[in-house]
Amino acid sequence: MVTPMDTLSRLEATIRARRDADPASSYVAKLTAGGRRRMAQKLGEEAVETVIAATADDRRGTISEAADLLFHLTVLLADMDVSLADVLAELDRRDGVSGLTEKAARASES
Ligand SMILES: N=c1c2ncn([C@@H]3O[C@H](COP(=O)(O)OP(=O)(O)OP(=O)(O)O)[C@@H](O)[C@H]3O)c2ncn1[C@@H]1O[C@H](COP(=O)(O)O)[C@@H](O)[C@H]1O
Repeated sequence: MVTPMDTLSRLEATIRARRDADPASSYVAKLTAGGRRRMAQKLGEEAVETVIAATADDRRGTISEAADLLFHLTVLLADMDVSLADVLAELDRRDGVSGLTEKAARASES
């Protein structure tokens, strides 16, 4: 059975391998050549497109835009040499801590 993490790990490896390819034949290489600001801009665009699809209750569109969003996030993370494992470790660290509890702790610190 293919798990979501298998898919993301394979995508991460593909993206890292394609960064130095010819921008004429690789979209990842084209994004990389465009620089981090361009990558971040694309990520923002895909986030907005995901929001638009979700608020229109467009399930098929939301799946498609969320796939673009995850792809562009993985491209940006690779550029920063941040691995998916780094992000997952942060999520594991938060496991079991309610967002409301964490927010209340931040408020009492300030
Ligand atoms: N998963 C993806 C993937 N998802 C989305 N996209 C591209 O992301 C872009 C989405 O942005 P837009 O909708 O704004 O499209 P656009 O107008 O063409 O984009 P821009 O010209 O503005 O950059 C499209 O060009 C999609 O084709 C992807 N491009 C590549 N991959 C993966 O990356 C691998 C390597 O790709 P190459 O580097 O092209 O070989 C592929 O085998 C796939 O596994």
